[in-house]
Amino acid sequence: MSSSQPQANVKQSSHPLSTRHITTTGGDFDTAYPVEVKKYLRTYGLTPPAVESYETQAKRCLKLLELKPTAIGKFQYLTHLRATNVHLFYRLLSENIKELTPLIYTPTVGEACQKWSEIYTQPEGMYLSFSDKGNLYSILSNWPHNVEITVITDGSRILGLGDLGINGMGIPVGKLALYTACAGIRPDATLPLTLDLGTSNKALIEDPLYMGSRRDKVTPEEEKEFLDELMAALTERWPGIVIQFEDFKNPFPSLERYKDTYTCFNDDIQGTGAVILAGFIKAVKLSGVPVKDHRAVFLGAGSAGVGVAKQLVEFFVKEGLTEDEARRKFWLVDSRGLVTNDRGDKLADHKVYFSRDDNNGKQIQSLPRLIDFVKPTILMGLSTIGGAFTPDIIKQMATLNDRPVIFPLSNPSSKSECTFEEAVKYTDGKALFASGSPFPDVEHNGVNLTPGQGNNMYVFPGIGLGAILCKSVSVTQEMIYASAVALSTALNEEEQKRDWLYPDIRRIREVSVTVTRGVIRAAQKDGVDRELNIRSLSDEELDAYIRDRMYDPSAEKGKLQDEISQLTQHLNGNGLNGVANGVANGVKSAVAGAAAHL
Ligand SMILES: NC(=O)C1=CN([C@@H]2O[C@H](COP(=O)(O)OP(=O)(O)OC[C@H]3O[C@@H](n4cnc5c(N)ncnc54)[C@H](O)[C@@H]3O)[C@@H](O)[C@H]2O)C=CC1
Ligand SMILES: CC(=O)C(=O)O
Ligand SMILES: [Mg+2]
Repeated sequence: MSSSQPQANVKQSSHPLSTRHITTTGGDFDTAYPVEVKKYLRTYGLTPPAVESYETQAKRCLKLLELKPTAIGKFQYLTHLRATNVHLFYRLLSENIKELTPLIYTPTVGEACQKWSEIYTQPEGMYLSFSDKGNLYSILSNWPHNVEITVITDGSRILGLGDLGINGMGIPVGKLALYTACAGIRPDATLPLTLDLGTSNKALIEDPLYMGSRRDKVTPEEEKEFLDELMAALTERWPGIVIQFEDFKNPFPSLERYKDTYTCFNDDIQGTGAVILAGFIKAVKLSGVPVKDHRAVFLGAGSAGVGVAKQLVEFFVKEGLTEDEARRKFWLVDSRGLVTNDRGDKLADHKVYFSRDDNNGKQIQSLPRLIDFVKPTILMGLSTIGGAFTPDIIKQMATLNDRPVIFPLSNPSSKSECTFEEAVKYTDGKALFASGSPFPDVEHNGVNLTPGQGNNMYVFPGIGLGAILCKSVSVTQEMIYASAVALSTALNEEEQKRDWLYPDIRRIREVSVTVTRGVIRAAQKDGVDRELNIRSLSDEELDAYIRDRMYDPSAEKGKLQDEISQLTQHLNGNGLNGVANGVANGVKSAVAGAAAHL
């Protein structure tokens, strides 16, 4: 975690690319700066004369947002705000997280990725092409900041929208914005990274506006060689960097290959597994069904489906079941039906663990028939098929269970297997519900019901911050599991009273502190931490340590103003004698550095 000082090992002022042009750092023209700051930054006269409060600025921003008639228009406005005033953007986002997250993340980011080639205006991260192989380290050197965390995608499975090639850049940008808003990782310490390794999306290749390589997807072997070079280059360029893999079509091989060697994790497999485990722990309690009697049908057996199921197996085992008993609680369905040993096709490696051998030769393709056969207590959707949980299927779950666990987790909203309204309506308000994308509250029998949002955004910020702060050499399975347990303990009294599965998203910064602490403690237990000074801290002290290191956008301008005031006092004080001159120069360079961060 960086301090608020400019990074020492990156010469920002001499870098040919002005930091102002990178959207993690823009902000010299802030209308909140007092006259002395504007003069110092030489922006005096370039902005309107008023010196505005944050409240006035926020009012204008929210009004401008309201004036944009479409979600994509709002997304574009927020992108512009981040590019031109990064601290204002993050303060606005942090203080309006519930309202603004859907505009910079799911569902709107899905539409933004689909339209990326049309709406592109400025750099927001790095693009590395297959033809850059052999030169990745030197290209990474073009990024002018000291990076602590990167989110990487190759765009090959963006949400439930398929292969969007480099148009997937919206995802690393959006996820990293949440790292900053939810866990206080400094914006300039984040690097959105998109790999241009070709695309299977023919329409994109033919689109004249598409900005990626117009070639077929590279082979898995070529991808492996590219990633080998990239992982080494990233870690050499920024030792200690945390690397998050996101929205790769088949991410299992690279997770297996790099998880013990680099500080990395896969959000779709592991982050999703953790967030769903946290909600599941609560749901199991609320269902009234003993842990050992649960049975789960999963529609979708991809990275997220298998990642979630594996995490839940670990939970069942910790609850006293054998691994085999736990594994047999899962019936996974893919596009060809129930995953079985004798289905006749070659199963992908990641499905084999859950493949059934007790189907007596029957291959079940229809979800209602499988539900009849299994009588599940839990129905999970990670299939990318919007509306797959039909009213009849939801009613079937309600007939089988007093409180059915129904989690339609596919993103964006259009791909959700059902809506909250449908789940409430067809279970008479009894469903224990969480969805990947947000849904509005529903009124049922005079009671206001709030849906849970089972989205990995509840855990990945804390996993990343935890790994950064304890300088973890890898991200262990225990760290992932700990993030889930920590999240499940983070609900306050009111949230528990209302039977919520997840904490109110408006408390996400506080929740992220708890998750971060859990992750650090697990790293310490596993002995993968290198920040030994924090080992002896009590939980309260560790929480305070974490909070202290979280970027607070509302404090940034104050810090700059203080430094400029000090400088002004020195300049206006006793004359520029040798000592004062030296101090002033020191402050001035700090200010110049800080200004470059704005
Ligand atoms: N809520 C959250 O935090 C997260 C949600 N997701 C969402 O989960 C979905 C799946 O993601 P991944 O597993 O990574 O994708 P994937 O492409 O690896 O897996 C999709 C799975 O759905 C199956 N499927 C496709 N059509 C089907 C059909 N008609 N019937 C039954 N199964 C079908 C496929 O065979 C495959 O097993 C996406 O929509 C993604 O946005 C992913 C990660 C996190
Ligand atoms: C939330 C997320 O990571 C996904 O839908 O892929
Ligand atoms: Mg994802």
